[in-house]
Amino acid sequence: MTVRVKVCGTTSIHDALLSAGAGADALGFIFAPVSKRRVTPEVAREAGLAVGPVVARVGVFLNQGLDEVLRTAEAARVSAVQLHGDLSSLYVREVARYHPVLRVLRPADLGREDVLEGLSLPGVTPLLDAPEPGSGQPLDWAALRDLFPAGAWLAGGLGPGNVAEAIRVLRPAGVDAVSRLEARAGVKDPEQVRAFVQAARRA
Ligand SMILES: O=C(O)c1ccccc1N[C@@H]1O[C@H](COP(=O)(O)O)[C@@H](O)[C@H]1O
Repeated sequence: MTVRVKVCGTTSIHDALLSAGAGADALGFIFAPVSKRRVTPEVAREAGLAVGPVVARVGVFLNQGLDEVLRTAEAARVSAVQLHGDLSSLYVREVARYHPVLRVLRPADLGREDVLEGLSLPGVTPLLDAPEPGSGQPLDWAALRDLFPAGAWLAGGLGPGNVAEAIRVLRPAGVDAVSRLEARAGVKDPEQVRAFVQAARRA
């Protein structure tokens, strides 16, 4: 199966074109106020238009109100929404009525039946990430092998040097990264972005 590649933390049209040109399947736009990679819905919308019809655009949110998520996703014209934080299944279900959802799990969530049941909704895909999103901390893939949900995506400290090994161990449907692809917070390093996409494609 082809692994989908998402390059997150896009803050400019320039970097959107860079990631799309490198072959990324999806670009992430972070709307969480706490993020040093926060982008406005207007810039995200323009960047999404610039990359054309094929590349997915994912709006990333952390513990934000439902109205804010739906309004921002609409204003930015994203094609999917990524939800981090302590959120009820009712909340996730409501967002999934309007947008495909990447629902972020932490390693501690993986053994929990209640959490996993809340994910079995049409249009909701699990994404396993480190406890602190955007921190560049890789997970212990070998320890998670038996718990990793089929069809889930993987994030957490991925970069050109380790993404092939992560794919080999967990066989995720998609991989997602930000910290290790940057020259500085919110600005992509072109070489790292190209090397990340290539390494994931070759894995
Ligand atoms: O990166 C951030 O600032 C951020 C803030 C709030 C929610 C999510 C955030 N980033 C997400 O973190 C993962 C992976 O990050 P990293 O590669 O380990 O640095 C990715 O899903 C981003 O969307």
